[in-house]
Amino acid sequence: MPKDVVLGVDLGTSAVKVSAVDRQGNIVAQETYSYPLLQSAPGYSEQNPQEWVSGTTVAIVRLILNDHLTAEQIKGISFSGQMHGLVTLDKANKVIRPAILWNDTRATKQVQEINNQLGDDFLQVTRNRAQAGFTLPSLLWLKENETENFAKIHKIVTPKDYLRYRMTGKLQMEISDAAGTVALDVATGTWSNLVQEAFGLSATMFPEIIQSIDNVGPISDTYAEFSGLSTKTQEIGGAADNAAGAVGAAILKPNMVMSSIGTSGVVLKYEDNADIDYHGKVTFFNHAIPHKYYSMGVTLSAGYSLSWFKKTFASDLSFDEMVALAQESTIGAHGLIFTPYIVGERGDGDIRGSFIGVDGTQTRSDFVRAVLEGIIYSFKDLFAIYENTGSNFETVVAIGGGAKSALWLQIQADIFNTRVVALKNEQGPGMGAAILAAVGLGWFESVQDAANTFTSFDKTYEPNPASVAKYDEYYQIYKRIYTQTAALSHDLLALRRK
Ligand SMILES: Nc1ncnc2c1ncn2[C@@H]1O[C@H](COP(=O)(O)OP(=O)(O)O)[C@@H](O)[C@H]1O
Ligand SMILES: O=C(CO)[C@@H](O)[C@H](O)COP(=O)(O)O
Repeated sequence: MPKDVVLGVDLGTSAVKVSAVDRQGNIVAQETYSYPLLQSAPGYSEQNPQEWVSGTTVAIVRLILNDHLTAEQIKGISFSGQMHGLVTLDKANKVIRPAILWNDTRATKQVQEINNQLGDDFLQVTRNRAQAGFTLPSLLWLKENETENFAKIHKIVTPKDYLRYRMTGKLQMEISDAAGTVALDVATGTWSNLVQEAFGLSATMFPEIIQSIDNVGPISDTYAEFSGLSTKTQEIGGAADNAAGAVGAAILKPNMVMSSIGTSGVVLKYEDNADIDYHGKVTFFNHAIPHKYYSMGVTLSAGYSLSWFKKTFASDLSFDEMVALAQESTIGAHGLIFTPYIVGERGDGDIRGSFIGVDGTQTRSDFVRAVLEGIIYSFKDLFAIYENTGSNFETVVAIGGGAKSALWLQIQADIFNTRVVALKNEQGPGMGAAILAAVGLGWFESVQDAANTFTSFDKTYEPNPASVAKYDEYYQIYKRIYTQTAALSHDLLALRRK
């Protein structure tokens, strides 16, 4: 008899990846489907929600037809979703316009308006500062700029919650994604009256909130017929991709921290309760574990900086070959420092990256090394925020494409001056989604139990004291670059925009 599996659906920005995972946490099959970004104007980033539904369905159909899973063996499905996307639905729950995504920066004026109108009250309730790309500012942009579309809105929902709605017919918003709208009272886990009243938003616009491990029931007859799945397959809430990534990396204790090098970079800390106040310096959201939280800082271009460098200056090499070049250089890249602000940062959309200390004796190896080091210095800035609030980390769990390189893992250990571990069989947030499905089905008592079975750690990288001291000297210089280059970056961008 075929073994039971759950499906972890990782609904990303460039693709959906669906992993079938058995009760022991083994991945038995995996399918992906890519879809485009719609970028009709500078700063705009949209997607058609139907693409998410079609792409996920194609991946599921492939699991059944190509990988020979039977519909009956798929016991449950859960989700990890790209965060913050605004999906607008009319009275018939039909999509009104393309979704405005997390990396869309059009709503800077609305961010300012939120700050002016609610100031610190907003921070106290939502536990975050508004940023362009978060759901609420995008919604307010729509209110101001597309009044007809705004008038049609009956409900709003985030990307993976829309996908789950299409599979079940039940419209709900799961709590870790609800927090990413910045319209939630994070400590109480309820929609914020303050936000609704301040911006004239009807309370009915905001769907019922569910927990990540809630079993919301079976898929609908219509979706079963359409996809070939069984109507017995249960759907479980799921989580925002960073919360799901943290679950998949077993970040379940306060002294553990996750460093993720994907397209963007994330430093994420588990929080036992909502007491701590970072004054908006890092984001603070509800976790996938009921009544727990996580905080995180984001570098917008982490892995993207390395892939940009590869595409521009080393397209003849594979990632492995290019990263191996960095070994020919040394700590500090012979006096070269890179800052990875190549698409701006959330705190300053117009800051840009730089290479400081370019010297005629340097080689391509030094440039690769500088890029690897600069990205981790930007993470060190995020660690510093935590250290300043008294956090002390025993272990950093490294995930994402960047964790494939042993050299880069050692650079992390030396720059953070903390032990770094990678995961065996790293699958990113999709494994977190599978864990949530397994818990929602009752295969495990808790997220912690499931994570202990599904996740195992690989090699450990210990900091080398001599390297730690050298890196610290370079980091002291790195820290000064942001402020000293900000005005130059702004003036250069202004020239480009002329
Ligand atoms: N062999 C490698 N060594 C080091 N870094 C790598 C390697 N392969 C890919 N990467 C980095 O990983 C990034 C992609 O990571 P991934 O977690 O797949 O991102 P995403 O899920 O955002 O697409 C790339 O941008 C690149 O910088
Ligand atoms: O906006 C955030 C976090 O605040 C991003 O982490 C997105 O959630 C990333 O989505 P993918 O790059 O994983 O598609």
